[in-house]
Amino acid sequence: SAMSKEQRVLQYVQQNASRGDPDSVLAAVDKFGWETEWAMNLGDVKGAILDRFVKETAPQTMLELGTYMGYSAIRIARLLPETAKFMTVEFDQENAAVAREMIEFAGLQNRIIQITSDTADVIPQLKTKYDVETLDMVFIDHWKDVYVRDIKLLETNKLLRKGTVVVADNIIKPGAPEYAEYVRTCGKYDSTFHESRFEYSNDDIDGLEKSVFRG
Ligand SMILES: O=c1[nH]cnc2c(O)cc(-c3ccc(F)cc3)c(Cl)c12
Ligand SMILES: [Mg+2]
Repeated sequence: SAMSKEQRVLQYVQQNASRGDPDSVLAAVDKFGWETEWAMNLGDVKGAILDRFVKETAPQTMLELGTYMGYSAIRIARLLPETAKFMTVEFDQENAAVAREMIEFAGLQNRIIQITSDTADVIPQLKTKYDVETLDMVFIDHWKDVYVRDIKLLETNKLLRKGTVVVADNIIKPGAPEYAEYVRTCGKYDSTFHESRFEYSNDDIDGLEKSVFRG
């Protein structure tokens, strides 16, 4: 059967990037996104902002909600030490399969724990099944309608500590208004909005919300 868009991106990466070179993988995905087919990767513009947050935070324990094709997982993992524990969760089996191959091509499979499941099932298991005490950093980029459900799950499962940095994509497009309202007004976070551009777009606005748990 014909290839999916995600498989076409993976093929382009395999034919145009260098195996074991994460930056060349990111560059290939972004070139494809700008020049050939739009896809909902974090992208180069918002990606540079996330890079800065990851470098500033230097997390030893990191969780991503929403792997998609693995672009932001590669983006994050390339900045982490070998000793870091980084888990990424994807619900869609086909996307998870593409991500696994993309991450392997980038040579980062030893630095990323890929979980194919519903985040609502995984979050309550992180302490027991994945040996997590608390998270230093979280990147939320799965589905806007479950952002609030999942950050509340992180709270009730005692996975956040004073200073945990929670970053969320798509605050403007498609928009996560309930999430923005929650983190900015619940009193548990110091939250800042970082305006940027929607992925592979010169015109559309989007941005990342960075919320530091007060503990
Ligand atoms: O579902 C998403 N998960 C994680 N990131 C996403 C993203 O970065 C963008 C979009 C999106 C927005 C507007 C549009 F017209 C088409 C797609 C989605 Cl829908 C997601
Ligand atoms: Mg996104």
